[in-house]
Parts: sequence; structure tokens; C-alpha cells
Amino acid sequence: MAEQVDVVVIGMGPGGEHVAGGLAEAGLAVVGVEAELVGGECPYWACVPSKMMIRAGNLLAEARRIPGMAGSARVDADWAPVAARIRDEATDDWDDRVAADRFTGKGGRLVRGRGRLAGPGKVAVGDEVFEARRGIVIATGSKPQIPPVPGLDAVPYWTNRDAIAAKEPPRSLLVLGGGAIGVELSQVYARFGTRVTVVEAMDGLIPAEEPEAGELLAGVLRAEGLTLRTGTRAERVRHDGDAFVLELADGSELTGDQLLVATGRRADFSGLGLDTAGLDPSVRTLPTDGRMRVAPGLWALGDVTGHGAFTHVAMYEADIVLREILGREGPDADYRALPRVTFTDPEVGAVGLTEKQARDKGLRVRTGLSKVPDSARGWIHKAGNEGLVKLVADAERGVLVGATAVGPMGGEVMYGLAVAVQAEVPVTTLRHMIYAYPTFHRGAEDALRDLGA
Ligand SMILES: Cc1cc2nc3c(=O)[nH]c(=O)nc-3n(C[C@H](O)[C@H](O)[C@H](O)COP(=O)(O)OP(=O)(O)OC[C@H]3O[C@@H](n4cnc5c(N)ncnc54)[C@H](O)[C@@H]3O)c2cc1C
Ligand SMILES: NC(=O)c1ccc[n+]([C@@H]2O[C@H](COP(=O)([O-])OP(=O)(O)OC[C@H]3O[C@@H](n4cnc5c(N)ncnc54)[C@H](O)[C@@H]3O)[C@@H](O)[C@H]2O)c1
Repeated sequence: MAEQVDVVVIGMGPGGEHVAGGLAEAGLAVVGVEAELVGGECPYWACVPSKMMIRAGNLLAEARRIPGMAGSARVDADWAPVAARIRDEATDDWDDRVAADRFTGKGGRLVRGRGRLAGPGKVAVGDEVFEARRGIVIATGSKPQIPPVPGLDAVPYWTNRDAIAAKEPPRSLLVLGGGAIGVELSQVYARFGTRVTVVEAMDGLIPAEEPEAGELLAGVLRAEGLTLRTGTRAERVRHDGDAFVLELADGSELTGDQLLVATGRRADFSGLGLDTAGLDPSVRTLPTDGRMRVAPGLWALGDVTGHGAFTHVAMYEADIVLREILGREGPDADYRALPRVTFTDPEVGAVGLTEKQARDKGLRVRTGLSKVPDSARGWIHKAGNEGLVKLVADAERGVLVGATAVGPMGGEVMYGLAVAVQAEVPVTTLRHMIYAYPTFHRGAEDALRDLGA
């Protein structure tokens, strides 16, 4: 016999927890199903602990900038407080009691186990079956995508989980993939003394972003002592007992004490029973409409939707699902001003379309660029001032469709540009407003001038 409830949420990551908690607070009978830890990837193995690592790495880097600027400093890097902070403050030693209590405290019912669709409106978890009167939400997130490199399946490589939980930094680290995870974690480990080599298949780092951002970041990382091998793939991997060996396409070999595989993430729909709800189980992402509906009474949110594997996307989509199930008014999902921040030093903040994406859409594109060291604030800042602002405008409509802000606090500088993209503020209006002196965001004014606004 199926137990009657209002809503079942499968997967209690940041998106699932947000929607399930909100529905429970509104008085609905909600079951949240979680196979691992309530809170999902973000607080235990991703955003939160990685940003703690980055904060620590940035402190070391700032201290190393003191000579020539403010005297002298002796910097002895120590991973122990970083590992302790991740264990004690971020993850409670990978225990989700606080998050589970938060949900049940709102009136939700937590069911531990792997949920699967069991026909329209039904979810099974082990032997228990729930029938959801109002609907089901799929928020099962993503897993590392492991490339089919010969030998990789036979070696004890790291994923983000091992890199986050490491008790000490390895002497040397090979990183497969120069995307967001690859560059963030590579820089941190290098700053703690690890010899890091990044192998990226595309021609530049963070290839989903503007090439100028990837080039600038590559220059910074090389100057910090990292080895970067872009435009090449690993042909074979082996582990000889002591070290990992990556054979590259050009015949050269790289060795490292650890190997981090950071070549993207993808949803895993195996065992989720999508076919029982009349859906294609072989899809890569779940197609949703503007209200996050996959089918009548079935919603999806977060990494499974493919709109951007970010916590802020999962939370944004969760808000829409929440409104939808509670019958509240609100706009459809709108991804025109999707923001991303890669938390390297310098940070890479970006919003909307890159120049290439805008051109591929057939827009009449104009771009503007300014460099942080050429600005008053950048010149004052000196050590660690690498950065740029790049603007992408739709010349037809006279509005920005994308922007990138690399530099100290690049993610924060990007925010004003995100408002401009979202609200379609005319570039002439942006050009004739006042920018506080001497801020980093004045780089946007310089880039607007370069754009010819
Ligand atoms: C190293 C790293 C750093 C990152 N840094 C950032 C960052 O700084 N900023 C940012 O915005 N994003 C960041 N991300 C991305 C972010 O972590 C994800 O986009 C976010 O966690 C997605 O949330 P979600 O709710 O969709 O899924 P997830 O967090 O993946 O949670 C899904 C949950 O569903 C559970 N689950 C799966 N299948 C089932 C099932 N059948 N039954 C029951 N439970 C199931 C899983 O156990 C998991 O707990 C980072 C990712 C990584 C790996
Ligand atoms: N600051 C943040 O918001 C943040 C940080 C980390 C991760 N994330 C999210 O998590 C997602 C996953 O991160 P990720 O870095 O694994 O993925 P990614 O897609 O950002 O980067 C993966 C990189 O690996 C490269 N690659 C793929 N196969 C390869 C191969 N065989 N050899 C060499 N290179 C190869 C790709 O060209 C790409 O540049 C990100 O896309 C992002 O959405 C966000």
C-alpha cells in the first residue's frame, strides 16, 4: 500500500532541501529522500569547503606579496588548520545531523535511501512506496564525469571529494581538466607547496569563459609555478605503486603522487525509474519548461536540468518550483543573466553570453575591454592586480548581453554588470552614470569607453 503525502522530493542537495523545507514550512506533508547527506555536494565536498581552502590559499598569497609593499613576512604554509576547519566547521566530520534536523524541524519527513520513480505520482525507497498528491520533485544533482582514458578505471584517482577531504597536500598533483574545479583546486594546492600540473584538452583554461580570462589566468598560474598543458589529452594512465603516470598524445609522460580527475560533472539517471513516468532514461539532462515542469506533477531542479551546475541555479529553480506547487504567482525561469564566479585569485566573474556565444546567436556584437593594472585602483593595488573587464554588447539593441570581470574581487565587480544584463540597461545610460573613484568596478566605465558607448 502506498502512503499518501503531498510532495516527494528526491535528492536533498541545496535545491531539494530548499524546496522541501519551504513546502514543509507551508504546512504540506513533504517527504525528502536522501541517499547520502542532507545538503548535497555543496556543503560537504564542493562550494563551501573548497572556498575555505581558497580563503586559506589567498591568505598565503597576500602574505607573500608583502615584500616590496609593506616590509617582510615569513610564511610557513600549514594544511592542518585548513583540514581541521573543513572537518569541524564546514562538514561536522561529514555528518548531516544539523541539516536533517533543520528539515524535520520545519515539519518535513526525511527518508534515508535511494528514491526511484515507481509509476506516475509514486516514489519507492527500498520497500516503502509514497504516493504524492501534488507532485514529485527530482533534485538528484550530478556526479563526476570520468573520461574513457585507457587505464583510468584501474588507478586510485581522486575526484573533488578526495581533494576536499585530504588530510595533507600531496607532494605533486596531476589535474585532468582545467575547468572550474581544476583551476580552483590547483591554485590552492600549489600555494600550499604541491607541485601541480594541469592537463586541459581545450586550447585554454576555463574554456567555457572568455578566452582572455583563460589566458590571463594561465599567466598568473604559470607565474605561481604551476605547469599547464593545454590542447592535449591523456592517452593512457597507469599507477606504478608509487606514482601516477599520464601519457599524453605527443608521447610525453607526466608523473604525480596524486591524480585529480576534474573533467566535468553529469546527472546520473540510472536506477531513477524515469521510464515508469514515461520519460526517456537515456537523457543527459531533464528538459524543463519555464515553470521547471518535466511532466504533469513532475518537476526538476538543479544540476539535473543542465541550466548551469551552480548552487545559485539550484536555489533559483527551487524557488520557482516552490511557488508553482504552492500556487503562487511569479515569473518563469530566465537564464539571460546567469552569473558564474570561478574563485581563483584573480577571481573570474562572468554573466550572460561570451563574445563567441553572442556571435553564434547571430547578434551584431561589439566588445569593450579594459585592464585592471591600467586603472587607478589597479595601479594602487600593485601586487596581485592582474585582471580585466570585457563587455559584450548587442549593437542592434544597444544593451549588454554579457560581461566578464577578472581581478581582485572580480565576482563582486561582476554584480553591477549582471544587473545591467538582466535589466537591459542601455549602454549609453551605463556610460553616463557615476563610478566611485578609485574602485575596481571603474574598469567597467573604461571598458564602456572602449566599446564606443
Ligand atoms: C569542487 C566543487 C566546487 C563547487 N563550487 C561551487 C561554487 O563555488 N559555487 C556554486 O554555485 N557551485 C559550485 N559547485 C557546484 C554545486 O556544488 C552544485 O551545482 C550544487 O551542489 C547542485 O545542487 P543540487 O541540489 O542540484 O545537487 P547536489 O548538491 O548534487 O545534491 C543532490 C543530492 O541528491 C542525492 N541523490 C542523488 N540521487 C538520489 C536518489 N536516487 N535518491 C535519493 N537521493 C539521491 C545525492 O546524494 C545528493 O545529496 C561546485 C561543485 C564542485 C564539485
Ligand atoms: N566556482 C564555482 O561556481 C564552481 C567551482 C567548481 C565547480 N563548479 C561547477 O561544477 C562543474 C564541474 O566542474 P569541472 O571543473 O569538473 O567541469 P568543467 O566542465 O567546468 O571543466 C572540465 C574541463 O575538463 C576538460 N576536459 C574534459 N575531458 C578532458 C580530458 N579527457 N582531458 C583533459 N581535459 C578534459 C574540459 O575541456 C573542461 O575544460 C562546473 O562546470 C561548474 O558548473 C562551479
